Amino acid sequence: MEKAIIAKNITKKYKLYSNSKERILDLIFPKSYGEDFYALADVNFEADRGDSVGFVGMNGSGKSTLANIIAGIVPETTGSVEVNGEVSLIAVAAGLNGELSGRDNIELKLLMLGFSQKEIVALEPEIIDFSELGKFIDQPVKSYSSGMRSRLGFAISVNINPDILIIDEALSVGDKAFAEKSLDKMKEFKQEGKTMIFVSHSLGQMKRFCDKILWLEYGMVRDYGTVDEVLPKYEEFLNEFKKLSGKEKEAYKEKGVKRQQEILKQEVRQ
Ligand SMILES: Nc1ncnc2c1ncn2[C@@H]1O[C@H](COP(=O)(O)OP(=O)(O)OP(=O)(O)O)[C@@H](O)[C@H]1O
Repeated sequence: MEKAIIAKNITKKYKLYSNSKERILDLIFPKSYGEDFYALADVNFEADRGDSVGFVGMNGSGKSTLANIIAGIVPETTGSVEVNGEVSLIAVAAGLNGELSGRDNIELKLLMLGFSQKEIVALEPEIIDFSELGKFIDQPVKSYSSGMRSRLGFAISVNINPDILIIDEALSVGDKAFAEKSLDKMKEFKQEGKTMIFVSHSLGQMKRFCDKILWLEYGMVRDYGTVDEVLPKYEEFLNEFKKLSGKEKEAYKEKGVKRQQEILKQEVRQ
């Protein structure tokens, strides 16, 4: 089976600064200022061409970070990502310029992707039609609601016909009718054998749409397998986690962070 995505030993480190002075000192001096924070620790992930993979995990587990690294929007700190094909990421906040109108955003995005003027003229009405933005298409994007932004992002991304489509929570904002239309479009993509990654807290949508699930926890892979294997385990975990007291939740997190540090130490040793 041809691989669409091969992510090897991905680690993403962020620096957390307690104030802006620390941030500046860290830029100027060789000594390190601020606290290291690992959003991802030694993540390995592969998707075959035609897979629909759902990323699940609690808030802050690293789903969007991994999605952004695969899309080439955020650089990994260490590790490597190989992507075979054109990737398009749809996220509520991704890639739109708030000062420009919806129409200008469409044109800019298409130009950046290397479409010719002729292709742009042909594609633009389809994108505008799909977005259902009507006359708002000529208003600046900064005046749009998050649902409207998501609709524009979705309309552009699905109509440029990418090989790999990454959808990060973009269907959780906005109305149900648009989400249904978008899910239908994604099904078409799936039938065409395209690869898709779907980041969502909606397990219902995951069940309907994905074949595989990657479960992230504290920036590490907790499980990866078919929907039938992994989703019930994740649902059970969520139910059990909800029942924990605040203290127990804290202790669970501490254990997770400790495990993460051990993994990172091993990675350094190798
Ligand atoms: N630019 C950044 N600087 C510092 N920390 C960041 C940055 N971006 C993300 N993080 C941190 O990395 C961790 C992983 O974030 P990410 O958005 O990938 O999680 P997520 O699983 O998508 O969460 P959610 O379900 O809440 O959207 C979080 O703790 C987040 O605060």
